[in-house]
Amino acid sequence: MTRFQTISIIGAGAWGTALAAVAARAGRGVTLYARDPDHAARIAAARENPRLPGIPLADSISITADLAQAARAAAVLIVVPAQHLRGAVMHLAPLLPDGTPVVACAKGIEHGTHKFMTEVIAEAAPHATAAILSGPSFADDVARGLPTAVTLAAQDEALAADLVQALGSPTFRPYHSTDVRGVEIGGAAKNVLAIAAGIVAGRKLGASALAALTTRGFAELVRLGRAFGARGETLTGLSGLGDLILSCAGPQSRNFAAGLALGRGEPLPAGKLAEGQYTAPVLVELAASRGVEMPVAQAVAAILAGTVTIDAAIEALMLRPFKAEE
Ligand SMILES: NC(=O)C1=CN([C@@H]2O[C@H](COP(=O)(O)OP(=O)(O)OC[C@H]3O[C@@H](n4cnc5c(N)ncnc54)[C@H](OP(=O)(O)O)[C@@H]3O)[C@@H](O)[C@H]2O)C=CC1
Ligand SMILES: O=C(CO)COP(=O)(O)O
Repeated sequence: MTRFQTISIIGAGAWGTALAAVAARAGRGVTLYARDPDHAARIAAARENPRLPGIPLADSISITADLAQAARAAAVLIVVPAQHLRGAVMHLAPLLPDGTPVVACAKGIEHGTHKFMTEVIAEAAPHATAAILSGPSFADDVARGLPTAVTLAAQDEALAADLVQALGSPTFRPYHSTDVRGVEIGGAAKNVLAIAAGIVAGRKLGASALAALTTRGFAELVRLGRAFGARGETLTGLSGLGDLILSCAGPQSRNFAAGLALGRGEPLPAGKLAEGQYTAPVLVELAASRGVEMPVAQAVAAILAGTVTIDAAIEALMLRPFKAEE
């Protein structure tokens, strides 16, 4: 039994649609909010979202373009891209009853402010209770009911545990945590590192290079996490190492696919959200502000900015001063 019998999802994209399926499978009453009424009408008519084709929507999922209706749910999953989060929460805030859990499901860091997702929620809706959901979870896999595990973190452990009860099912296994920052750092950093992995694959540098890149990228993720007080079990857990393994493994990750195109000298895949492109410069600034070295993330940011070629970046990484492994 859960105290969150109704769940709304703000953001009818690929991940929002997948999480609507998750909540429906868990037995919840589900409202999926699309900001564009035409988009909402198309989904309602077809009982399928073109953003996640081939996934029929469960009957228990109602589609709406009425934000007030979505705001009445017992808990809200906000599933918009990281750089859109503040705007989305600002629209939601006046409609939201005090104390409503608002679970950020985006992976990123806000440009300009360097704020993490739950910080953005806390600023845009101070009367809400912020939480974060993150982990190795491709929307298509999750929506198809393939076994998936993620981490759901909130400062209040009982809240995190109750939200896990509300969403868990035989195919979706959330673990609860109170390490909010650690979960947020894993999700944000893995997207940038996945671009690097894609570049290595696009340059056909081989499986050994990909393993080295993923491992040294994980070392950077850990350094940054520790600088923000993240717990070891979080960084080596689903939202850290787990999501890094998934996103550095192949082009089902849009961030990996972006890196693959970069490595091949091709245009970036059109219409595909690669959060790492937006996170890279912010991650580098954030790391620098804490005196944390993230050479792989720096290389990705420089390549994306066009200030260094891929070959020069790879050589520079290989010829950094030799040091003890950490
Ligand atoms: N796709 C995946 O496999 C996974 C994605 N994620 C994360 O989830 C987040 C979203 O990704 P994803 O769903 O794939 O992206 P999509 O581009 O598929 O969907 C984003 C959705 O957000 C909506 N949106 C944007 N701004 C607002 C707003 N202000 N109010 C309401 N809705 C808004 C868009 O609406 P519109 O259509 O009108 O533009 C769109 O439907 C990202 O941070 C991603 O890292 C996490 C795990 C898995
Ligand atoms: O976050 C995700 C998997 O956990 C989705 O990865 P991409 O955003 O790289 O597609």
